[in-house]
Amino acid sequence: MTTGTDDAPSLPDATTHDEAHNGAAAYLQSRLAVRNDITDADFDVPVIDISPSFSSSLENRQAVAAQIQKACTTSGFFYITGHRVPENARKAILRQAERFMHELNTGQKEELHVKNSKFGLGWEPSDYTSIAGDQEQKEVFNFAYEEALDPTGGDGLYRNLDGTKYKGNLWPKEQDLPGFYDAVKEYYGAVLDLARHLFRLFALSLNLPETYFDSMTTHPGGIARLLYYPPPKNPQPVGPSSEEQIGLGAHSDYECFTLLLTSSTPGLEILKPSGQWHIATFIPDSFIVNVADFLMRWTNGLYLSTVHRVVNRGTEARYSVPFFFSVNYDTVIQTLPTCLKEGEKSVWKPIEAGEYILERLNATTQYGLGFQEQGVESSQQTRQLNQ
Ligand SMILES: O=C(O)CCC(=O)C(=O)O
Ligand SMILES: [Fe+2]
Repeated sequence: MTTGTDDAPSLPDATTHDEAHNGAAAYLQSRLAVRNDITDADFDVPVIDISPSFSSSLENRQAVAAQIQKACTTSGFFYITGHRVPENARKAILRQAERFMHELNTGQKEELHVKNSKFGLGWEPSDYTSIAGDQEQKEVFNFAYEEALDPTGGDGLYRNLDGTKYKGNLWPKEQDLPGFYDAVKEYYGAVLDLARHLFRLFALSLNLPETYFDSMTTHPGGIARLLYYPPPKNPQPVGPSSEEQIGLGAHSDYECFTLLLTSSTPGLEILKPSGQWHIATFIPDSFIVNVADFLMRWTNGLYLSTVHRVVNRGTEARYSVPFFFSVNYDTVIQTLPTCLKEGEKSVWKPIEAGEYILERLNATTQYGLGFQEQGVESSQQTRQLNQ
């Protein structure tokens, strides 16, 4: 690693919205600048059976943690099987994603429009956000943590990303989409349990006490998305092409780590050190897990928050449900002392979890204005056009 020297490359501070618009290449550079020792030969997205991690034997849990550590330091991505999230909950949430997109009419979706939320919650039509400036071919429903969804019931301290009092999610009306909320609740509870379990394995993988992160996740951030990527109008060959229809532009995730469930149509592409895209295959009954920015910052770049994107190259629609697991939003993320060798300095400044996520989310809106402000701007434009 080449971190911590005075002549280390000056990295763009990830809290500015400019970074998000710098394009995939510059953005990737800021990720790779701290790990220039990695090549495509090291890049591996392994399948890790985590069932031994539920064992009462510490040795078994450590063996899984060691596999996680290897994946986090070579690609930042891995699949997990043996995760205990019931098949019916996984099938049901993907089915609800499909129902949301196709059974709600435009008026019902408009009532849930993200422009009504300062935090990007609700329904997002395809062109409302863009991560890297592409015209993204996707439609989304975003929702966040709420105590009713947390199997622990939470601790009563959950707040919005900016620390203000939480008003809750924008849910479709029960009569518009019967059973939707119940399916979301069952799935969300199961992945939240799994995320807390995995966080202990991440702690072990960093030679920290297993419960190191527990107190940071008593009212954690956990934004989830139902994503729909329609089949492309034209065939999408692999390889650079100006015709490429980007589903979701190149980006890294912002939080601790992401748990991604997908339908069987592939689409996730992960940037390799050479700058080529690795197409992630669909593995039935697995989740894809990836390191996100907080774990990268805690580990001073040892764990890779790798750039990825989505391109639907198939003939079928793709549905996916990423769950972005964060710590409590008032947690300050700074380099773990155990990740700084003698004489090394932190690459990144300490940041507050909620504030960082909100800045990065706002950067995906037009001119980085933020969700409500963009909404105001759009309606003003509409009014002007109507005059
Ligand atoms: O839809 C996918 O497969 C990935 C989505 C993703 O990377 C994201 O929402 O951050
Ligand atoms: Fe992502």
